Amino acid sequence: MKAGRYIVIEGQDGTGKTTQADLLATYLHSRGIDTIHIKEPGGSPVAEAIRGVILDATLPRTPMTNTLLFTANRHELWHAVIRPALKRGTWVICTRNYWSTLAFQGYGEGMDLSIISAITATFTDKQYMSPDFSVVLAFDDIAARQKRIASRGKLAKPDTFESKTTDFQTRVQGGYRQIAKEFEIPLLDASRSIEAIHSDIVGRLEKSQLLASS
Ligand SMILES: Nc1ncnc2c1ncn2[C@@H]1O[C@H](COP(=O)(O)OP(=O)(O)O)[C@@H](O)[C@H]1O
Ligand SMILES: Cc1cn([C@H]2C[C@H](O)[C@@H](COP(=O)(O)OP(=O)(O)O)O2)c(=O)[nH]c1=O
Repeated sequence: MKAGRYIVIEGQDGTGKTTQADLLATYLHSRGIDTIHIKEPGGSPVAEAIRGVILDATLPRTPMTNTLLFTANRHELWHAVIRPALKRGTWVICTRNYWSTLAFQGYGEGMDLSIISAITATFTDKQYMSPDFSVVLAFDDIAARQKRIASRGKLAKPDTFESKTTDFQTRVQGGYRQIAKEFEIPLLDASRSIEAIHSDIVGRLEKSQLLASS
């Protein structure tokens, strides 16, 4: 049995990650590939419970606590859900990876990037840290992202990260650009139509030869 492939779609809130992951899952299904779509943070009962704590902006905490909560979530998700799926031949599309912690807790909240990488390496593994295929979705300007978020409607509760200042969002946005460069992840323009971005992702996936070897 051939192992599944681990695909990551990254980017700030509202860049269209969920939309693209769903479309890509449908595309892979149409090619006869068993695929699941998972969201970080979340994806298992305990990971969903941790997600509830993380997103509750009424609970103040340090950037290190955030890093540890995301890492606990990730450890659980990787060992209990993603790795077993890959082993049984299922492809996994995950919206977010530890690059989100580098962007939000590192560039956004000021945590040391090397500490984030070291903690992640300890509680996941090399395969988690280097997905088979990944893209970062990004807007050129912060206002475009805010408009997209507003189009989703009001959140029931203030969200820890979405409700942060424009300065914070600008740092995270710059962080994603740095991360894309450093890890050689394609940076895709999120302001295009849903269909254009989907075709771009499928085109890159086809070029990567992952589909040919499936
Ligand atoms: N390329 C696009 N153009 C216009 N609207 C989009 C596009 N991609 C997603 N949307 C819409 O923007 C909102 C946020 O998209 P979503 O996929 O949930 O983003 P994310 O998962 O990155 O937070 C949703 O209402 C979605 O329908
Ligand atoms: C995975 C991860 C997410 N986050 C943030 C990004 C989001 O604002 C929030 C996750 O919320 P969620 O609603 O799941 O994200 P999205 O809006 O992309 O659907 O947590 C971090 O700060 N660090 C991390 O490591």
